[in-house]
Amino acid sequence: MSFARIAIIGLGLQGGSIGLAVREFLPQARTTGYDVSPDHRARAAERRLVDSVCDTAAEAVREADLVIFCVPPGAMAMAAETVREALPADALVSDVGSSKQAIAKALGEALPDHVVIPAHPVAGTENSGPDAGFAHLFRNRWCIVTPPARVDMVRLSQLVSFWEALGANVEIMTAEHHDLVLAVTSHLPHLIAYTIVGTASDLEDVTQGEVIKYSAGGFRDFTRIAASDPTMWRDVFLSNKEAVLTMLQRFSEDLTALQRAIRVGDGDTLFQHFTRTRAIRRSIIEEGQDDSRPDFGRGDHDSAKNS
Ligand SMILES: NC(=O)C1=CN([C@@H]2O[C@H](COP(=O)(O)OP(=O)(O)OC[C@H]3O[C@@H](n4cnc5c(N)ncnc54)[C@H](O)[C@@H]3O)[C@@H](O)[C@H]2O)C=CC1
Ligand SMILES: O=C(O)C(=O)Cc1ccc(O)cc1
Repeated sequence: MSFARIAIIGLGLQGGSIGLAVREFLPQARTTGYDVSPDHRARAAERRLVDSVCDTAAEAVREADLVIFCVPPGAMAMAAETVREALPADALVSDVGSSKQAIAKALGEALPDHVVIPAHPVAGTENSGPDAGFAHLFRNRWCIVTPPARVDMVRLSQLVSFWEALGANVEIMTAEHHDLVLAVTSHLPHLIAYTIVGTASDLEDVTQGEVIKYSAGGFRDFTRIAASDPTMWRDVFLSNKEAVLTMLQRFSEDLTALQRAIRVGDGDTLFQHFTRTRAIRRSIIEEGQDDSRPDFGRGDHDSAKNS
């Protein structure tokens, strides 16, 4: 049985995209939404991100059978507490946070009497706020669902069907495994982008503006990632601290090995490394996961702007 009344808490990129996607792909479901920012609530109403934008979180969840928290990782606990009294006992609780163990704990503690099944759509852009959302964000993207050990299988399959209806390919894993994998595939790349753009900017004195002027190709891609929301990414690193530090340690060892190869003129090591990484890129494209393909979400909407 699919969800009939879906409450979305946080009407930014993720919450807005879910609202628009539900209207397009699950038209029989009714959506309510709430955002702590009055400006975001007003804009969400103008864009009709959900059927009804409510003045309080409690009002938004009062009749919900699914509530999805779409707020920054560090705001999950507080957002969940604001709905505790009003949330129907049989409503399923989920979220879209980029880290999973800390958020699962926060939601479980705030809503101890509810079934909580966390999820993470691995789909996004550098944009945020109520203008950033679009209905096709999740199309052909992964959504990782991280159920607790003893999960109600009916509830789990309901949530899986929900994400599949929005166009996502669903994968199920533990929250612990999710956090390790995403630390290296998403969190570390963002940290590297934030670092290199900062370093290049600090070097502007030396290069007299040339870093920005000649920022073609690779560096431009880093600036896109480094434009991602500061609040969200601060929270991601703080909420997935252990896994990120583990992966960062490994990354610096590998970086040091390449640094040494350059210093000693070990061309074979460099060549072998670059050959291996080129093969990885090519296998991703063969599997159809290339973001530059024409049907990738970023290219087929007209309203992704920063808030
Ligand atoms: N940006 C991305 O590409 C992706 C983000 N995520 C996750 O999705 C979640 C939301 O991220 P975005 O939608 O990108 O952020 P966003 O900044 O676009 O939207 C978050 C919204 O939550 C609101 N908010 C903050 N605290 C609140 C509270 N206590 N109650 C109600 N509303 C509150 C903000 O006013 C804002 O409108 C985060 O946990 C993030 O880790 C997951 C996948 C991709
Ligand atoms: O914009 C990009 O390249 C992203 O990587 C988007 C993104 C950001 C955070 C996530 O948890 C998942 C996806």
